Amino acid sequence: MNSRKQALDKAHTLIEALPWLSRFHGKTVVVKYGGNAMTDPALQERFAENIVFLRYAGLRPVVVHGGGPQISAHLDRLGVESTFTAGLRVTTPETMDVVRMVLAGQVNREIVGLINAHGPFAVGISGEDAHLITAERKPALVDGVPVDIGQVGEVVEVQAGVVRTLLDDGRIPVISSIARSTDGVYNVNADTAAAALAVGLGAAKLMVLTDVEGLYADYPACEELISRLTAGELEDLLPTLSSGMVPKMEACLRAVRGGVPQAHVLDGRTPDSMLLEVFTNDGIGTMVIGEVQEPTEPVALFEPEET
Ligand SMILES: Nc1ncnc2c1ncn2[C@@H]1O[C@H](COP(=O)(O)OP(=O)(O)O)[C@@H](O)[C@H]1O
Ligand SMILES: CC(=O)N[C@@H](CCC(=O)OP(=O)(O)O)C(=O)O
Repeated sequence: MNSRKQALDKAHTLIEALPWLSRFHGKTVVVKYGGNAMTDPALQERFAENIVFLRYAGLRPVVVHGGGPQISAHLDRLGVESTFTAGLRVTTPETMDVVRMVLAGQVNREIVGLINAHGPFAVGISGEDAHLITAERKPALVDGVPVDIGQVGEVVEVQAGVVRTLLDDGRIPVISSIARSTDGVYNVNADTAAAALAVGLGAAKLMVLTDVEGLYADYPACEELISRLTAGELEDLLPTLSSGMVPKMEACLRAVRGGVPQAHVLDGRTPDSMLLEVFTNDGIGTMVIGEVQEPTEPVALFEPEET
């Protein structure tokens, strides 16, 4: 490709972003960054660059992170086996200590450090802080029967004031998926925590990063990606989905039903997947929308003058 054509292509990409910049300027977007999308150091740095780009572009990004593989690796080093029931970690008081230590003490610090390599933006907090996330004990459902899995919580309340204050101050909140309650702390699935925060913040978008392109209609063949579906269609599909995607798609449904206009599952292995989603016309991954369809094209910036 000659250099003039390359330059024109770059300019085209930039100008294509203009209406999207206008649409999302000043809007809060919640990004869930998870364990399996978080393993490659080069991609981690790129993730941080994308988040900082969103911030400089005038959006208000909020990062909610998990770290399931990192928790399991630490438990393994301690000689403790990880057990999951219906996709949720069985969390004894000893396991809870490790969850808290790894999420708030290790993973949160790493993400904050990567973002802050670009400026004084990221502030790490835990869902326990300032009553941000309150949870209630949640048994897992196995064939419809509730099974106790310890200190695992379902989010029942979000007090987003502390996050709003940080955003108003130009910061990028980075939040660990841990919740408080009157009777202790709870381990909350990070997809669920991100959805609850997106609703609590009145976010314009939830983006859930994972290690696949999005939701496949034909999993495990993975040839048919669903690029767009409504909350109603997703509700019908949910009982047929296999684990892994279930908490992610439940989170998207919860967000959209709670008033977030768009929820996306994106491939965290694709560099710049967030930028491609927010700033290009084609988007990427799987998008869940409410029943009342959002316009797919951005609104015109200026009405053409009448001649
Ligand atoms: N219908 C589906 N479409 C895409 N992935 C699916 C589907 N059903 C199950 N999966 C699995 O879900 C996994 C993502 O879930 P998980 O590993 O828990 O993600 P993360 O660690 O990013 O939170 C994918 O790697 C894939 O193996
Ligand atoms: C209750 C429960 O299962 N909590 C998760 C919290 C971390 C998480 O969700 O991390 P990923 O997003 O990386 O999977 C866990 O302990 O693994």
